[in-house]
Amino acid sequence: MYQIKGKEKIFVYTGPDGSGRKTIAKMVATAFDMETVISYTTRSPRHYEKNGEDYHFISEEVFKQMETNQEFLESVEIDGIHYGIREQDIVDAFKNHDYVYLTLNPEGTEKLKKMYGDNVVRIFIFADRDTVIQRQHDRQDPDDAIERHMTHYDETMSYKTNCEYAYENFDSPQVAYQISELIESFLDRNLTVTDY
Ligand SMILES: Nc1nc2c(ncn2[C@@H]2O[C@H](COP(=O)(O)OP(=O)(O)O)[C@@H](O)[C@H]2O)c(=O)[nH]1
Ligand SMILES: Nc1ncnc2c1ncn2[C@@H]1O[C@H](COP(=O)(O)OP(=O)(O)O)[C@@H](O)[C@H]1O
Repeated sequence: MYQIKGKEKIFVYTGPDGSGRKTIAKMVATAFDMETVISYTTRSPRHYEKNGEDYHFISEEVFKQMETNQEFLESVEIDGIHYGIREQDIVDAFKNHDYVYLTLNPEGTEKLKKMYGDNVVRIFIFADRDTVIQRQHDRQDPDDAIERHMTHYDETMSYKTNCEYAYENFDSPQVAYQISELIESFLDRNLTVTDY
C-alpha cells in the first residue's frame, strides 16, 4: 500500500451518480495544482466517453490479471461491473502534486478513508432524486443505467453524514467556489506547518 506523506491529500468526491461530482471536481481542479487519477473499468464506454480520459476501459480478463498482480490500491464491483484505481497511478500523481482527487462510490471512499485517515478528505456532492435523474438524461445515460444508478440513491445518500464536507449541487459555480475556499484552507494549513 502506498505510504502517503505528511502534506499529501486525497480529495474524494462521492455522492449519487449524476449529482455533478465530476463536473464540480474539474471546475475546482482548474484553480489548483491538483490532478486526478482515472479508474480502470470493465464496462463498455458510452458514446460520449473516451478511453484514457473518462476511464481506462479494459476487459474482464485484463482486470482479473491486474487484480492478481495486486495492481489496484482500491477496487469495487458495482452491479457486476468492476472499477479500480491503480496504485502506480497514485504514486505517479503524487510525484508532481501534493493534492490528488478521485470520484468514487461510498464503498471505495470508505476503503480509502480507512487506509489514509486524515489524509483523505471526503466531499459529498448531492442533489434530489428528480434532479439527478434529469441530469443523467441530459448526460445521455441509457435508461437502464439510470435505473441501475437510482437503486443505489438512498444508500448513497445515507453516507452523507460520514463525510467531512457536503454540498447540495444546485448552482455549480457557487459550489465550486465554496470547495475552492475549502482547499485554500488546507493549503494555508500546510504553510503554517512548514513555514517556521
Ligand atoms: N470505488 C470506486 N468507485 C468508482 C471507481 N471508478 C468509478 N467509481 C464510481 O462507480 C460509480 C459508477 O460509475 P459510472 O461510470 O459513473 O456509472 P456506471 O458505470 O454507469 O454505473 C460512480 O459512483 C463512480 O464514481 C473506482 O475506481 N473505485
Ligand atoms: N449544477 C448543475 N446544474 C445543472 N446541470 C449540472 C450541474 N452540475 C452538473 N450538471 C450536469 O449534470 C450531469 C451529471 O454531472 P456529472 O458531473 O457527470 O455527475 P457525476 O460525476 O456525479 O455522475 C452532467 O451532464 C453535468 O453537465
